[in-house]
Amino acid sequence: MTEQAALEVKNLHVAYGAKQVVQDVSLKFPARQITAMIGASGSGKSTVLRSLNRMNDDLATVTGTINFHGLNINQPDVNVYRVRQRIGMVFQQPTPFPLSIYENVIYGLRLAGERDRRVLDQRVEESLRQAALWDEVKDQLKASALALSGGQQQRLCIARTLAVRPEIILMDEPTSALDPVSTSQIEETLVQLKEQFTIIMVTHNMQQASRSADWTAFMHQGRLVEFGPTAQIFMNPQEEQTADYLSGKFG
Ligand SMILES: Nc1ncnc2c1ncn2[C@@H]1O[C@H](COP(=O)(O)OP(=O)(O)OP(=O)(O)O)[C@@H](O)[C@H]1O
Repeated sequence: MTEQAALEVKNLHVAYGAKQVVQDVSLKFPARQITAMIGASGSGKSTVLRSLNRMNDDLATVTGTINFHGLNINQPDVNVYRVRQRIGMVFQQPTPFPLSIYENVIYGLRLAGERDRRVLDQRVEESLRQAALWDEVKDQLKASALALSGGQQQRLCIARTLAVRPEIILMDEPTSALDPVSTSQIEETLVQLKEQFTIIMVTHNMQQASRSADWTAFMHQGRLVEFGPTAQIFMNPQEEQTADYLSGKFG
């Protein structure tokens, strides 16, 4: 692969207690591209995803290297807070805080100590525009985020993640709780976002992977079976397990 990697995972193993659930995964995630992680339920996709910004620290034993700008971020002395600023996460269920739309967007900036109102205002507009929500909410920034629809709440959560200017955005089934219209709005947003950000997304939705992702990784029983350009994985998989999964033989 000639693409520049935003993140490189080498020999990743993850265990919950004695239960080994991810085995020897090595993978380079191309920069400013969308990579989809697909595979049957329980194959370890979310576990890999959460390991990438150290979200598994308190739950699991994660070994192997995760190289980000030449630094192995899977080491105890690495500042996890900084890692999560650079590698943000959007979850399956929209998780707005019970605050105004404005305060939701700048939540991370406030935590980081930013107080300059002009900076905050500017970042709110920029992030909401990037998340394709600005036009819908610009006149109600002080209203509660909880009054938004599910799809709007998820785009707000994307804006909140973008506001701290990460490089990589991890998404764990970001549209599975949403209706088809909201889903296609988010997919369109993702395509815009990849001009500036690297996106790594777990999805059960094969159409979503084939529509949105440049690259696809197929996992099975804790192992990475195949990784390649999405069109190749879907049209001409090299591994029998990938072909079986895509043709609905299991999963
Ligand atoms: N916190 C946890 N404690 C113990 N086991 C866990 C935990 N989280 C996940 N597992 C187990 O690890 C394995 C992989 O789960 P994971 O959620 O990573 O798979 P997945 O491919 O993302 O599945 P799904 O598509 O259903 O979300 C499963 O056997 C699951 O039961």
